[in-house]
Amino acid sequence: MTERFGARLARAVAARGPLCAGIDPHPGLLAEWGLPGDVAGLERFALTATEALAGEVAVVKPQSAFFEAHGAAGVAVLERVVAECRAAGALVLLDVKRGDIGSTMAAYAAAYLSDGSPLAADAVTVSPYLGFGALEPAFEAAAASGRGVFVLARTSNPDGEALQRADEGGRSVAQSIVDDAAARNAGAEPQGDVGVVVGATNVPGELRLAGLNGPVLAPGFGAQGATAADLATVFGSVLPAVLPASSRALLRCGPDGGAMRGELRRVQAELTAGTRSDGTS
Ligand SMILES: O=c1ccn([C@@H]2O[C@H](COP(=O)(O)O)[C@@H](O)[C@H]2O)c(=O)[nH]1
Repeated sequence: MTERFGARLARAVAARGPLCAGIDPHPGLLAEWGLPGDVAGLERFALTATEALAGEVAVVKPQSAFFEAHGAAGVAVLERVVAECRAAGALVLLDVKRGDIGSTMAAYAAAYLSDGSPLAADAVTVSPYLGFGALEPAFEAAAASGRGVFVLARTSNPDGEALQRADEGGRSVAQSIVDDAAARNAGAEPQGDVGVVVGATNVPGELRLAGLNGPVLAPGFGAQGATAADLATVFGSVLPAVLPASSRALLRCGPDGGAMRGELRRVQAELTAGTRSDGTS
């Protein structure tokens, strides 16, 4: 029987720590690395970052948009990044933020969450704007194949605030997403397969995450300003379930692989120290 994503993730984090390293081939970063802004530059950038980071972290998060921007050739590079990250022992969380009516969602699930698909990852990000229930095909495909789904709840960007904090029957929209995810994860051991995305830049205590029984992807750590200390403040007792995600802050240390790895190890040590001093693990 296929091992569930929640269990695979817990094991990976226990072995390699919680940091999720992002691979975001921004055109500006390619230029900083002295690379051309074409698909050859994309490939060099993405594979160099993969080689430096994927053997060290539990989770790598390629940002699909930067690959898609190069068309079919860029998507081919993404396929290679996914395969090489997995070969290096990292789980791949593909940041695609898909969301659509259920029948179309089934096609996205076939693309990203089904064995044999060239773009199949260990988990993907999804958007619940068409309704949490519309994501059902993704949840089903993920559960059937040992994969995971991370649902946007309270994003790291200030633009999300008005929508995500809007009232939804006495709780915020973001809280309703967390509660729906928690219902799907109920009873799973050691945790469920449905994670949520909650920015590390957010207000402490805004969301009740204690009953989630699933992972929390926390972008906003690093380049967007949130620190290891902020993670402890924002997430409190839920910190052990949090995957802090950092892309540009690591990638800016390139193109030297040793420098990227050095920064990654520094951040991992900081996260470990923060978790211990908080008394949560
Ligand atoms: O709320 C969200 C959801 C996703 N992201 C993505 O995470 C990375 C952050 O990159 P940094 O360079 O570490 O800022 C990027 O791929 C975003 O699309 C997010 O930032 N916030």
